[in-house]
Amino acid sequence: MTVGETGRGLLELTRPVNVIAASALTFIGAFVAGGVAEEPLAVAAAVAATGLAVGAGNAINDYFDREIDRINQPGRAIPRGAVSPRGALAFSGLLFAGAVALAVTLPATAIAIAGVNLLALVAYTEFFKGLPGLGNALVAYLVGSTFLFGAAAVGEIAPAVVLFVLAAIATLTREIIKDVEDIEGDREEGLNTLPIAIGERKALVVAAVLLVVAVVASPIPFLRGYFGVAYLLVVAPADAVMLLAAYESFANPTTGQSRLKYGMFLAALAFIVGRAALEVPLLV
Ligand SMILES: CC(C)=CCC/C(C)=C/CC/C(C)=C/CC/C(C)=C/COC[C@H](O)COP(=O)(O)O
Ligand SMILES: CC(C)=CCC/C(C)=C/CC/C(C)=C/CC/C(C)=C/COP(=O)(O)OP(=O)(O)O
Ligand SMILES: [Mg+2]
Repeated sequence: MTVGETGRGLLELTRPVNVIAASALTFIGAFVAGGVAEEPLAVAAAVAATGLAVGAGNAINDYFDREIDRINQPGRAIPRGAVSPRGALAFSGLLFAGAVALAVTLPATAIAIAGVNLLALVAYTEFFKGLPGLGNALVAYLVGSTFLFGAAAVGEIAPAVVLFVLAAIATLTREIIKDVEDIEGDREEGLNTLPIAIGERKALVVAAVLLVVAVVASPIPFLRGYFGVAYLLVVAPADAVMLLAAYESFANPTTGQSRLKYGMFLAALAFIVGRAALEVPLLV
């Protein structure tokens, strides 16, 4: 392996798109809490800590999953030999250390969220992933908690709670669909994921019902006065994309989970637009 191939492998381990997305969610949490202008340094520390934690969490997941990924994801950095398992573990440790160093500069509630999340990221693959629904719920909590973390970094956490719930439910739906996608390798590894425990179709029905609940609940931030009307204009197409994706996953879970992620990105954009609309009423 050349240095370039190893460097590319290390970057891949972090899942850069998810790093950027989760950091953006933390920023949105701070923005919705109204603290970006008042506390720019705390916001920057929380955003960077999230990026490092997600990179570390993904890298340690690929380390623990190195055998299973020979079946499920043979092109990933460890199975294809670009990064050694020990290298991935050390890299993850370095990123975790960076996340901790930044998180300890924040208020106590944010430190508590970071502490729980860092433990959850380390424990996920070995202790939760193989338990039906529980591993999915843990990842759902982690993704939703980015909004709470961003808000806690600047003080007021209440407006972020409903965003936490919506993002967690949408993520739970997607994680269940991803388990349907991965059923072959997971079975060989002896995991007991939700589709293995109750069957693929039933798992997809559970995923779809959960998403419908989140979509029905999606106007709540507007109804509670956290967002302006512009939120509804952006969240409506996001809801439509997500519902269509859940439907598609019955025919093709890979397409379904990937489209669901685009719908979730659009919903996250709706949160920004919705809050900005409160500050600039001309935006609707
Ligand atoms: C109904 C409604 C309005 C829902 C809100 C949905 C929302 C705003 C969700 C936010 C979630 C989001 C945009 C997450 C993006 C990326 C992220 C951190 C994903 C976590 O991924 C874990 C996963 O297991 C890794 O999989 P993959 O993406 O396939 O690499
Ligand atoms: C705010 C702070 C401090 C942390 C945020 C932590 C967040 C948002 C984590 C997001 C979820 C995440 C990246 C979890 C890491 C582990 C994981 C589920 C990786 C997914 O790897 P795959 O190999 O695609 O899927 P499975 O291993 O679950 O099959
Ligand atoms: Mg994995």
